[in-house]
Amino acid sequence: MSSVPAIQLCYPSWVSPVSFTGVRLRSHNFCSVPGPSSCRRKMSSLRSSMASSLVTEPVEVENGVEKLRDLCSGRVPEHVLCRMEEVGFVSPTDIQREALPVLFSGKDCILHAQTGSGKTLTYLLLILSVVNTQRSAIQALIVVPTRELGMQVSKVARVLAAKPSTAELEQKPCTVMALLDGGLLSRQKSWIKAEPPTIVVATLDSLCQMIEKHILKLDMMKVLVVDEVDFMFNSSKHVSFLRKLLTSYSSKNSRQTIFASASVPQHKRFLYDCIQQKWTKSDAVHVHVSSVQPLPSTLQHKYVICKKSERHETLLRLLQLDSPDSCIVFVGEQVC
Ligand SMILES: Nc1ncnc2c1ncn2[C@@H]1O[C@H](COP(=O)(O)OP(=O)(O)OP(=O)(O)O)[C@@H](O)[C@H]1O
Repeated sequence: MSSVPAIQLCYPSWVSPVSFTGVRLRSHNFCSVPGPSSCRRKMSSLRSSMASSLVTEPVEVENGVEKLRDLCSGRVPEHVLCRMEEVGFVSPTDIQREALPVLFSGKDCILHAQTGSGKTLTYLLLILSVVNTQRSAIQALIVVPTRELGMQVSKVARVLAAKPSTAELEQKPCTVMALLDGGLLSRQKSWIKAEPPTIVVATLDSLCQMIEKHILKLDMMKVLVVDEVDFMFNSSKHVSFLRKLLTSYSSKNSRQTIFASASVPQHKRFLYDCIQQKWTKSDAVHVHVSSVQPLPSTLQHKYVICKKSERHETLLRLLQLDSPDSCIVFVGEQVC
């Protein structure tokens, strides 16, 4: 039995030719930051390597821009650019260089680049370029698969969006609400009722609760980001809520839609379906940056057979035994 990419489970099996913007293949020197989600990140890069056969045909794009500030100039408020540079984001990563002009042009986009390549900053810069903090409404929604990722994204968003010390007193700050699993959500409910935040970072379950109880309204939403989109399409429950989010709770015409992922199995079909299902506008583009760095010679592949119920535990045990970058592990009930 061969493995089936997660997204394939939810899509028809045909593929139709679609036009998309490819980008040049380049190497870069960003690594994933170790943290509580390192296991998820490891699986993400594992999927990425499994999807290597899906690399987009590169299209040369001539671009002389060197600084992130230059890419964002005239779009992102000056205080955000200053904060961005203060925290050390000066030169763009490859995905930022390729995707930001596309995003600033207003196009819907599939951001496809490896873990740690800077996708989060890419979509946050777009969001900070379009929100109007004088308006009390949710203007951007970032949907994440896990609490940990949600916490990381909210933290970066808050750092970048912080009100400058020189701001006028009456100038409203850009507020970022984390709506993540594991909390009681009562504080967030009161917050939304009092004054809706500008940006919401949410896991699907918490978001679902808030939308279905009519606490959270998305009628003023300008940007919708679905991060780690391949994980999101893993469960039928999530798929059904995502479909509603993309087509019933908001409309593709009134928002800019971004799907981000380190791995997009069958990306041409995914892009085609995004357009067909009206999740994105018809001129949505797939921006793919792929590292050309060869796999390290020390990298090992291991196959471990264990009971389905013990997969998680076995994987964690193996990851502890091996140094994080030296091993790709396939764990399953059978190896065919
Ligand atoms: N232009 C930049 N200059 C310096 N550091 C950057 C830049 N862009 C992102 N980073 C840093 O690189 C690291 C990885 O970035 P980020 O989390 O945005 O990657 P990602 O592609 O979203 O990863 P994932 O797929 O795991 O969500 C972070 O520590 C971030 O602060």
